[in-house]
Amino acid sequence: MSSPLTIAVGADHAGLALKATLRQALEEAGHSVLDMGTHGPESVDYPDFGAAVAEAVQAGRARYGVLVCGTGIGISIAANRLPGIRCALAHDATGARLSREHNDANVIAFGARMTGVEPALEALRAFLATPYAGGRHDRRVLKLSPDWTRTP
Ligand SMILES: O=C(CO)[C@H](O)[C@H](O)[C@H](O)COP(=O)(O)O
Repeated sequence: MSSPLTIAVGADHAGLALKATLRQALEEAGHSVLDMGTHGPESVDYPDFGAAVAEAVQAGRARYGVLVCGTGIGISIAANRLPGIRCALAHDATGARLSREHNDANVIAFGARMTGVEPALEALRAFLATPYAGGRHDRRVLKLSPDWTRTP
């Protein structure tokens, strides 16, 4: 995938199985994984896990975050509440690659009820292999900061 990194992973009950698969792939590729849960099939609340992974990335304990819920929507919304977090909901490798190249995404989210295992694995590999392109994207990414205010 890329040079060894620390990557935080998290999921709700709907994302538990896909999280395990993604975690295994990360470890097999030589990365260190911080697993923020959930760890069992009981119904839990996705915002708790989106926040935990986002906090790990925000604090620099992890370079990237990987999140999974049923759709990927709720858990990505939760992660994006934290300043400095740019969480991309990805369905395929193209979106994942562009989220790094154009948006400098630092967290990727998947919907386990929406995206198959192979597309998710391909997307995760693309995400980790792609550098941020900078250039014209810098001013746009700056405008994603909570400090930025639009001047009409
Ligand atoms: O997709 C999700 C949030 O966007 C969650 O993973 C949940 O699956 C969704 O909210 C449905 O929850 P349920 O209790 O499993 O029906």
